[in-house]
Amino acid sequence: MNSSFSEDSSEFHNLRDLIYSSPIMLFMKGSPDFPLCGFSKKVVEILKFYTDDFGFFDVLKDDVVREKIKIFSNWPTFPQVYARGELIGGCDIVTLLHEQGSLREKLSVNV
Ligand SMILES: N[C@@H](CCC(=O)N[C@@H](CS)C(=O)NCC(=O)O)C(=O)O
Repeated sequence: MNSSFSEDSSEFHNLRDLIYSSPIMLFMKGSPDFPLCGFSKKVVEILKFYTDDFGFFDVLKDDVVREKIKIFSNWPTFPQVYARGELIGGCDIVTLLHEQGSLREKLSVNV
């Protein structure tokens, strides 16, 4: 695999487009209906507490996205939760924010 990655590359823009493809975007293993990792499963459960309206991308189905988004966001694991293009974090951070009561604001969910 060609691992070169620059901000000028079309891959960068494709990745950005993907991250922005939904106001809340979850990069996970499996799907919300069938998570294939306990960390992804937990984050789906937490997100669903606030809304069912989020996009997802299954990184197990695309090794290029799986590796490049780690570099792009400087975040080495999945799940990764984004709100309006901004990385919120993975399972630990999302769980903590949920428990602290500040996740709703981070997600900008008005429900
Ligand atoms: N502490 C992490 C746990 C997530 C984690 O360790 N994920 C691993 C195993 S599912 C991972 O994504 N590894 C990189 C990979 O599989 O590409 C979090 O808070 O999200």
